[in-house]
Amino acid sequence: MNAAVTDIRQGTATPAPTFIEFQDASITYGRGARAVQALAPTSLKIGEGEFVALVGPSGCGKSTILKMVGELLAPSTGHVFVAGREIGATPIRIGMAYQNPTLLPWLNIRDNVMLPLKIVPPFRQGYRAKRKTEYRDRVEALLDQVGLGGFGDKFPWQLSGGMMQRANLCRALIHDPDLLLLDEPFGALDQFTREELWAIMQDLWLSKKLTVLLVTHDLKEAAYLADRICVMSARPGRILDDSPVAIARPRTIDMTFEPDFVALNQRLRAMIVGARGGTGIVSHPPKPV
Ligand SMILES: Nc1ncnc2c1ncn2[C@@H]1O[C@H](COP(=O)(O)OP(=O)(O)OP(=O)(O)O)[C@@H](O)[C@H]1O
Repeated sequence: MNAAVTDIRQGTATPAPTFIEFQDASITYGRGARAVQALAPTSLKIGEGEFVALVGPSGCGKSTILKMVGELLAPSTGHVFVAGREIGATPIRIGMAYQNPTLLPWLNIRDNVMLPLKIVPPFRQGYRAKRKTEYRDRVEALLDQVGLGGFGDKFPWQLSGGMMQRANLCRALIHDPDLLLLDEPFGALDQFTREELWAIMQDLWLSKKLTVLLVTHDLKEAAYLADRICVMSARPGRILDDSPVAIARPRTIDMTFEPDFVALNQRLRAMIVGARGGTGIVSHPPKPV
């Protein structure tokens, strides 16, 4: 199971071993007359340490793919392998972050971020002994890395939306997951905060080199963050296009205004407009006089 994945962080062409593989995997929700095929048989390989974005029309099955990789859903047909094992076998460590940060309101930020260390093996075995020393230092270091140093004692309601989402990313990463699943994690933030979070996310990924699967509607976000972008068709979702993002890292907001980046966005947009069956032209009703 070796994918020829180019590591563009170093500008080298090192083949990365396959980390996620879909072999004709499909999902049908419900049964009989109520059956809905959400995902057509889909094959996809993602290399270890790659950052891949999934984009496509609403309802095409992007979140469904994340749920399959996260072992929340088994394929109706076909197979899904993560870290060389068919899902359902020995679990790997997974971090997840969704649009809603879901921080627990009665815990401060430090304890929210520490939560996976209390739950996930092997960390949970040492939790009582290490929570005030090693684990606390670990949380503080990660909070520092995302610009939340000194905020560990605050409660979620004392933080802005962008700060909560930073804390949410820390919680998703504190247990050194092998895989990070992101479902529109920055979707609810204003444009400027979102752009700050892209830079933080990129730094985290460059320092940790973990495999990331990102679902997003924001094509600029996909192109800023990902090594590869998979464009999906309308339901039942299929992968229409799977292309590398040949833009050097670290990426910056200024780079998003350069011709290569703009051309990539236009190409993705045209594909998604086509996948939705539209022309992309929005006709506005006349303004009332
Ligand atoms: N539990 C379920 N039961 C029945 N149908 C479902 C279920 N979950 C999702 N679906 C349907 O499967 C399709 C794919 O859903 P999914 O959430 O994966 O799409 P998506 O691409 O992530 O959508 P969006 O971009 O709007 O978040 C949709 O038509 C959805 O209504």
